[in-house]
Amino acid sequence: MTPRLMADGLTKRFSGTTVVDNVSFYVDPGQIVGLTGPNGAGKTTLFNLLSGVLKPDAGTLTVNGVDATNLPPYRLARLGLVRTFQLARELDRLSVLENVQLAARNNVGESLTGALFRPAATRQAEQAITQRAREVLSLVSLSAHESKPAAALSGGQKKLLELARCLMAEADIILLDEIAAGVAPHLVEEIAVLIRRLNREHGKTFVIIEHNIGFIRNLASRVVVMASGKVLAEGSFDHVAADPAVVASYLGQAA
Ligand SMILES: Nc1ncnc2c1ncn2[C@@H]1O[C@H](COP(=O)(O)OP(=O)(O)OP(=O)(O)O)[C@@H](O)[C@H]1O
Repeated sequence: MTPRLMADGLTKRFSGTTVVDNVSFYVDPGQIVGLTGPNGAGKTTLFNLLSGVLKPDAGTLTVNGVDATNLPPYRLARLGLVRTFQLARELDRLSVLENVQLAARNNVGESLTGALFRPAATRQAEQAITQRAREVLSLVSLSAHESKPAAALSGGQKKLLELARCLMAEADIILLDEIAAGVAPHLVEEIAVLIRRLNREHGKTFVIIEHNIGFIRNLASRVVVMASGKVLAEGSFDHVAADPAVVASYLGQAA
């Protein structure tokens, strides 16, 4: 089975300090992998490497069997990998529906040539995009909000909108950066149910950075724990939670 994602020896340095240090791990199709670790462990930097936001100083990245090292985010998206961002970046003044439409992989409306020379075909393609966007909004329970400006959504609903945009981009591997952070508890539960459903019924693979340990325990089939830029432990939640090195790294943070 070809892993959805494979990191081999990924390394990133900032001004001489190694922040991600020779990190290797894989994600199989259909897995939900939790990435956790104390503050400053290098999780966000690793996500930036996995999603093409940053280029590694060493190491390789393979997505769906294709060498994806040094590819920019839009090329990774074509290979099926997209990420959400810790801070919602959707275009606040656009409607919820428009935000999702814009995330379509082949947004023909953006192609001037298409719009000028093939207006009928373009209209048809745009209708298909709108229909798909409405299906995706229904999946994430935001249909009732489709005409609202994105700015009017609550923090938790914005996270659902980000997820909707990943689905619209036809991603099969979705990197979620602290999707439960700052979200009301009932919506955290709704997001967890949705992730599990997308995983089981739609075959989506997830990598989730999360400080909320309950969320990780609830969802992840495998957990990767980072500390000081390295992978400290990996395995089932119970396996890593019982690892003395993991316990010590969290205690070190609390001290
Ligand atoms: N652009 C940068 N330039 C210099 N240092 C950076 C940069 N980005 C991150 N760092 C440093 O790298 C280390 C790891 O940061 P990173 O944000 O990846 O950790 P994290 O595990 O995501 O932490 P948190 O859980 O607090 O979000 C930190 O010491 C941080 O200060």
